[in-house]
Amino acid sequence: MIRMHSVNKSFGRELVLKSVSCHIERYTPTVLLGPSGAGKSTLLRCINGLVDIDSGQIIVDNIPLPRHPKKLRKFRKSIGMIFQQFNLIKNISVLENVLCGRLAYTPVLSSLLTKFTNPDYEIACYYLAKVGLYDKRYQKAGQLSGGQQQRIAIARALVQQPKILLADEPVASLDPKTATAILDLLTKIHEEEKITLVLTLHAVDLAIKYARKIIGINRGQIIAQYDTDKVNAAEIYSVYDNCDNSDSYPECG
Ligand SMILES: Nc1ncnc2c1ncn2[C@@H]1O[C@H](COP(=O)(O)OP(=O)(O)OP(=O)(O)O)[C@@H](O)[C@H]1O
Repeated sequence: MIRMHSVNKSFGRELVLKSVSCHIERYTPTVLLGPSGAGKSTLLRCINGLVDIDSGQIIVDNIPLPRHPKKLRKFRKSIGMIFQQFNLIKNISVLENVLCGRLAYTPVLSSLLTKFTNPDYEIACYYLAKVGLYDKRYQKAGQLSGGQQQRIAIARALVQQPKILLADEPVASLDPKTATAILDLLTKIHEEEKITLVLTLHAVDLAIKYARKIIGINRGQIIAQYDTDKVNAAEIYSVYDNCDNSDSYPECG
């Protein structure tokens, strides 16, 4: 479980997250939804320490997010992350890209020399099969389609064997059919591997279909939280209203 208590984050003078408090349950796929610039990506990046918070607390499975770089590196092993633009190295093979996810487990010297063990290769091949790309493992990543590249990125996150998977707009650059296939895959992985799944999405219909909980964010504040089985799209669109404070939203957290 991820717990955030009164988290504040600013970039320069801009307060991007304002006293954010929420709980994200392990078996409840959760989508962060809100207008552009609301602070969704920043919130996601705070969870794995990619962005350092100014104040407040983030607790993952009862362990406060460490600040010390060495402890943070160890902690990050348990959190995989995927991005809209996949963040692959295009001119190396699919398999090598996936193996990069094992660097968290590789001693610093080996990781500098990029030496992977046989178990590293076995795990990488296992997850490549899981995302349907085993046959393409020796192809250059840049030669694959957008949907396939996102599958590589998912496999790269999975070889970390994370407890939590954070996905920042994982389908924003994909066509609707491919987007659905990727979200189906993430849901399957969440169920089979018992990985906590937290996504940012822009499409309300996809959020309702794939999440069990939606956290609405506007101007750096959580303004509503919905169980997707008890809400309709019209209600959720209120997340996109201009909202300066949480007073008008009884569900505000
Ligand atoms: N590294 C950074 N340095 C300075 N400002 C930043 C940085 N990252 C984010 N911001 C600012 O923080 C605010 C929130 O950005 P963020 O990317 O979290 O929003 P978002 O809700 O994910 O938006 P989108 O849906 O467009 O991706 C924006 O005003 C953005 O410019």
